Amino acid sequence: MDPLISISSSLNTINNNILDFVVSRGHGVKGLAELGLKTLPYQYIQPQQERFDSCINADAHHESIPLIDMSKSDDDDDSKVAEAVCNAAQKWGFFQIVNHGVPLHVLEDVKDAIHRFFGLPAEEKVKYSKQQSVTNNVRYGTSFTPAAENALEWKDYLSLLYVSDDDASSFWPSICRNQALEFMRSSEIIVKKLLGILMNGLNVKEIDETKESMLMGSKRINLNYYPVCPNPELTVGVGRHSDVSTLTVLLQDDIGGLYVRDTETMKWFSVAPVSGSLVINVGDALQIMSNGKYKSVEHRVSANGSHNRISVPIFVNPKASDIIGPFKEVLQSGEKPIYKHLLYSDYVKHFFRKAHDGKATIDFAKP
Ligand SMILES: COc1cc(/C=C/C(=O)SCCNC(=O)CCNC(=O)[C@H](O)C(C)(C)COP(=O)(O)OP(=O)(O)OC[C@H]2O[C@@H](n3cnc4c(N)ncnc43)[C@H](O)[C@@H]2OP(=O)(O)O)ccc1O
Ligand SMILES: O=C(O)CCC(=O)C(=O)O
Ligand SMILES: [Fe+2]
Repeated sequence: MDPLISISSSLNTINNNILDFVVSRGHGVKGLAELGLKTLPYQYIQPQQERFDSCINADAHHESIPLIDMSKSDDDDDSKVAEAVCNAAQKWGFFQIVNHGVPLHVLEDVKDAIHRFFGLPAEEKVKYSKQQSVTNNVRYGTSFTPAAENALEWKDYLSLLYVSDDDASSFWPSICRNQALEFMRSSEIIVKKLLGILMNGLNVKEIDETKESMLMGSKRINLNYYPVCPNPELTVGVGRHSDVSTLTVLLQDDIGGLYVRDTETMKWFSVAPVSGSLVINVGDALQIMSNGKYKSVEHRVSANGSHNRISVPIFVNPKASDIIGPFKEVLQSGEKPIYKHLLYSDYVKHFFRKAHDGKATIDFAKP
């Protein structure tokens, strides 16, 4: 058979069995990209209003999120840093930090590790998929929640829930385990510092055991891989969502593609990569605990027509078994609670069982 006819007929077969190819057989969108597709499979075409080519809502001249130098928080400028962090969490829900104390080689090592993991053959990666993984704490997947999505997203991921070092040694893929653990461990000091500052801003003076668990009782690290896409203007890397975490610490590479929504104008603006920095964002759990004072803001990621992109969010969360709700300190002036108390794992399951739908998720926590 003519080789061109053979390629086109195998692409047709794949088009008809896209979920089987990307999800069940574990090729992911990376596998699709490597087939040399010239056009985007229709399953990935997003509705017009979700695409990045509809510039009605984009603002190329928008000021970006604050860049905060954390080294200044050890001297007289301590209160200025605290003010900048609290202001950013209230106004933008996002900021970037430099001089954060996480060694730059740790950031480089984890980026290399992602490329190694996603460079494995599909038969190896699929062993960590929802269908085959021996544990719920390790999950290799693609898009967000393919079974519930009308249009798929152009992203593959490995999601690792940290339970203990022993669990990670037994179950996390050895090709990236130590680098992911090292990134989590070395970000702990800065996470504690930021949460301390943010609690102070809420008049929460003491972080007791219960609060410590609600703020940082569990951690999940995701390794995200966004391969080159044949029609980036028709799809998304990640659709509009806010994180369900307390805080997220995000490492992105130098490609760019992260967009955040201005909560006043509702326009989207990009977060340009700053070498050696980490992006910090407030998640829904902190929005709920602060009774809406700190904002968990909608963000999304574009697909890229010429470069592969990676990112590594560390989601710092309440423990699954924690009941979360507005802190009493925040309500003591007589403020009315805008969120109810609820089991955190119920909230997360609600998030994971539907397609991305922007800020609608948090309605689940309304009375
Ligand atoms: C992937 O693309 C993403 C991800 C994100 C993530 C943003 C975040 O903020 S992640 C932080 C989430 N918080 C935690 O993980 C807290 C601690 N963990 C837990 O509480 C539990 O692990 C659990 C999440 C409640 C799951 O508990 P479990 O008893 O194991 O329940 P399951 O039945 O396994 O899962 C329920 C439901 O969720 C789906 N799911 C589970 N884990 C993931 C995951 N890592 N990624 C995607 N989906 C997941 C699972 O398939 C189940 O759905 P069913 O339909 O099968 O019932 C932001 C943006 C992105 O694009
Ligand atoms: O890739 C990025 O820059 C952000 C990814 C993201 O928002 C997420 O994984 O929750
Ligand atoms: Fe996110």
